[in-house]
Amino acid sequence: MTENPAAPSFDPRAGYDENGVMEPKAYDALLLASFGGPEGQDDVIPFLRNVTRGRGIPDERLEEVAAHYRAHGGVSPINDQNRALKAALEEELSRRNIDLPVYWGNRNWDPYVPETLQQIYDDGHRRALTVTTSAYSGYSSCRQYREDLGVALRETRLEGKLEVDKVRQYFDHPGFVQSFAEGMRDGLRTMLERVDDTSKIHVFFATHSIPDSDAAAAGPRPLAEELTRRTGAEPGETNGADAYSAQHLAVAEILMEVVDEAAGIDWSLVYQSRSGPPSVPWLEPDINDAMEELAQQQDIAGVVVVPLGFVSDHMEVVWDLDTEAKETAEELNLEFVRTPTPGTHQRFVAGLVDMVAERLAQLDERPQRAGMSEFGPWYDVCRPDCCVKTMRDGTQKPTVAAVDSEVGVHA
Ligand SMILES: CC1=C(CCC(=O)O)c2cc3nc(cc4[nH]c(cc5[nH]c(cc1n2)c(C)c5CCC(=O)O)c(CCC(=O)O)c4C)C(CCC(=O)O)=C3C
Ligand SMILES: [Fe+2]
Repeated sequence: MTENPAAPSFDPRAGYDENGVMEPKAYDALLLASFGGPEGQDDVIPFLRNVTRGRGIPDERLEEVAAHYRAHGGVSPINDQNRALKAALEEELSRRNIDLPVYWGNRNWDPYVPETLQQIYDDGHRRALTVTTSAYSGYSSCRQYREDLGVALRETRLEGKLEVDKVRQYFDHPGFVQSFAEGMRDGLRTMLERVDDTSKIHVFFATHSIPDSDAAAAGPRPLAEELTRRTGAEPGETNGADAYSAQHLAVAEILMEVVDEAAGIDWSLVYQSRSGPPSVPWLEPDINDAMEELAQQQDIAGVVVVPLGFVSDHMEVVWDLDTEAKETAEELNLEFVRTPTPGTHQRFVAGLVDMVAERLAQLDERPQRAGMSEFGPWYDVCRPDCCVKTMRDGTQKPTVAAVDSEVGVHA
C-alpha cells in the first residue's frame, strides 16, 4: 500500500483509522525487539560494526566505545535484561490467561530479528505483534526498528506471508511513567537525607542525544511544524521544538508533578552518549557540561539523575551515567543519586501487556488506550514519513507498522 504523504488517504481495509489506531487483530505471536549487545570480548568489535553498519563511524570511535564494554568483560548487560523482560512478559501474559508465545530478536546481535521472524513463521504463526525496548519517537528509537523488521521480511522472503505490526511508542503510558515515579521517590528521599535544602538539589532527566536532524524529523510532520511554531523556535532549533525532546519534556513535567518529594526542586532535560563527528550538531546540553555549568552558577549540593530515555540499565546507563556522570559529580563535590530504569518493574511489564491486550481481537475485554501527556496515546500505525531518514545512497528502507509501509501487511 502506498500513500501520498502530502494528502494521506485512509483505506478502511487497512484496519486503522485516521488517528492511527489499529483495530484489534488475532495476533498469534509477540516479538520482543531490542538493540542487542556483546556477550564476550570477542563479540565487541563485530557488534560495534553491526551497530555502525554503513554509517562511516571511525575506528577510533569504535575503540573508544569498545573500552566501555571491555571494562565489563566484553559483556553488555542488555541481553540478560531482555531475557528477564521476556520472562516477565510471559509471566504477566499467563497470569492474565493470554495465550501468546513470546519471541526475542535484536537489531545488532544474536538472536537477530530475521532469524526470529523465520522461527515465528516456522512455528506456524502468521501475525506477530512487536514490542520494542524503546519508548520515544525518533529514527533510532522507532523507525529503525520498523525498517529492520521490513528489511528482515524481505531478506527472509516472508513478505506477504507473515504480518508484522508494532505496539505504539509508550513514553507517556502510565506503566512506564509510574515505574520512573517510584524510583524517583526513593532517589529523592535518599538525596533529601544527604542534602536537607531543596534549593540545593537539582533533578536531571537524562536521555540519549541524537542528531538535531533526527530530532527535527521525529514524529508526524504536522506535529513537528506545530511544535516549532508553538515554541517560536528558528527552523532546525530543537529542545521542545521537535517531537523527541517535547515528549521527554512532557514526561519529565508529569513526573515532577506526581512525585511529592520533588516539590520545590529545579529540574532540566539533559543528553548523553553523543557520537558522530563534532561538525554534526546533536541535542545538547550534555549531562556533564550541564552539571559543571550548574555548579558554577548556583550553590548546589546534590544531583538526582533520572534516566528517562532508557528502558533498562544497559551500557549507556552503567557507563555514561553511573561511571562518567558520577565522576563529574564527585569532581564538583556534588552528591549523586541515579534512579532506576523500568527494567522488569511490575507496573512497566503490566503496562506493556496492557498495550498488547488492547490490540488482541481474541480477548473479550481490552484495556483502554492510555497516555498521560498531550501527545498520547501515540499512533499504533506511524504517520507518513514519521521519523524519516534517507540513506546515504538516497534510498529509503521498507518499514512495517506505518501508513506508508509496503511490507508486514496483508498476510
Ligand atoms: C535513541 C537511541 C537509543 C534508545 C532507543 C533504542 O533502544 O534504540 C539507543 C540505544 C542504544 N544504543 C546502544 C549502543 C550504541 N549506540 C550507538 C550509536 C548511536 N545510538 C543512537 C541513538 C540511540 N541509541 C545514535 C543516534 C547513535 C549514532 C550512530 C548511529 O547513527 O547509529 C553505538 C555506536 C557507537 C557510538 O557511536 O557510540 C552503540 C554501541 C545500546 C546498547 C547498549 C548496551 O550494549 O548495553 C542501546 C540500547
Ligand atoms: Fe516513528
